[in-house]
Amino acid sequence: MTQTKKILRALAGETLDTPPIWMMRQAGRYLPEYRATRGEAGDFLSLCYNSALAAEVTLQPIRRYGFDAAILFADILLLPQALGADLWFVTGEGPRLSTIENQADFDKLKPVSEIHETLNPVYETVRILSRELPEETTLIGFAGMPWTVATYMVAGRGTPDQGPAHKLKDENPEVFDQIIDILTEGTVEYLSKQIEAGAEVVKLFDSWAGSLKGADFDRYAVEPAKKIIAALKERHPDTPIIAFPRGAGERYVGFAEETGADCVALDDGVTPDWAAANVQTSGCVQGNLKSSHMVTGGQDLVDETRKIVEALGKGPHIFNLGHGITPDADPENVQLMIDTVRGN
Ligand SMILES: Cc1c2[nH]c(c1CCC(=O)O)Cc1[nH]c(c(CCC(=O)O)c1C)Cc1[nH]c(c(CCC(=O)O)c1C)Cc1[nH]c(c(C)c1CCC(=O)O)C2
Repeated sequence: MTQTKKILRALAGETLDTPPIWMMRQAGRYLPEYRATRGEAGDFLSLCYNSALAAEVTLQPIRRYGFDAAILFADILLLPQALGADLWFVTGEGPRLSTIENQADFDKLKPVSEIHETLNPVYETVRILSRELPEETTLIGFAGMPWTVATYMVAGRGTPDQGPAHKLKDENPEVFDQIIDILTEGTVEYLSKQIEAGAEVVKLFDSWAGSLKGADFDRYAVEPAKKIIAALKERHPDTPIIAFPRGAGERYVGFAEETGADCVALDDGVTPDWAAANVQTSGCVQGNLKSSHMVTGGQDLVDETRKIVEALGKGPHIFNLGHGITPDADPENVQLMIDTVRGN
């Protein structure tokens, strides 16, 4: 089938005159309309599980900016919660979860077959969005990758070096591998349901892949990605998959072939020229403007945006940031980035 949506064309390997664009965390606290809806929902998790309001915040950046893709509003930590972990968010600090330190803690988790009971409102959000999005806008579903999600489940919070997860993996690999396995299986089921509800693309966030070195990168970043992608491709062969092994560095080279991903998302730790020569040779890439330009704006933003469009414009490319937009970003700078990409 010939695609008309720009994101799907880029993901199919087409080089477009101007790259399609969307932004990680595009529905977020930098937008006053997001803050208002979040206030209405009560707190962040209530917003994630309120399908009507989650759909509303997903649509807000589409209305304001006309991005080429909408990303489902949810969080990578909803899957551990659906598996029975306690989850809450401390304002100004971030997520907190019950911890997994040993076999007894792991054994308290629920089986994967029970996750949908908790996650049904997320699938409903996807159904609302697939009805309400403009026809040119692509709907992206997502999940966290097992290693990244495990780092939160083991430590019970975000950590600067993912130390507790490294320790459990090195000292008690039997328990750690069971966490990776249940998350691998759960992610396949979770994303399959999102696709069945109307997600047209799915993205796999491995935000802490960069702390895995050598054989650990193969075992805990590449292997789970390979398994998840193979299982999804078997059930949904036409759904493109974007993988984001953030911080992969040299390991971005060949990552798409190794895992079967249709596109790799680049963080801002690699230059666009290097990525064009070494990563885009395998297909579509997404990225990779530094998020801080959304705070600082000005000529630097314009220059860096043009540099990326030029370097990656000779192959399939989806313009995006290298990581999520931050709450202190200025919505005007987002418009300046879009105008620069689209040549307005
Ligand atoms: C590690 C991770 C998480 N969540 C996510 C990741 C992977 C991507 C990355 O590396 O940023 C992914 C995520 N989180 C959110 C989305 C929604 C879609 C989008 O707009 O990109 C997505 C794709 C909403 C969110 N997830 C969160 C917010 C902010 C919550 C709020 O409104 O107060 C949003 C909009 C909260 C969250 N959620 C998480 C943390 C560590 C935090 C706290 C940090 C922060 O406050 O920014 C876990």
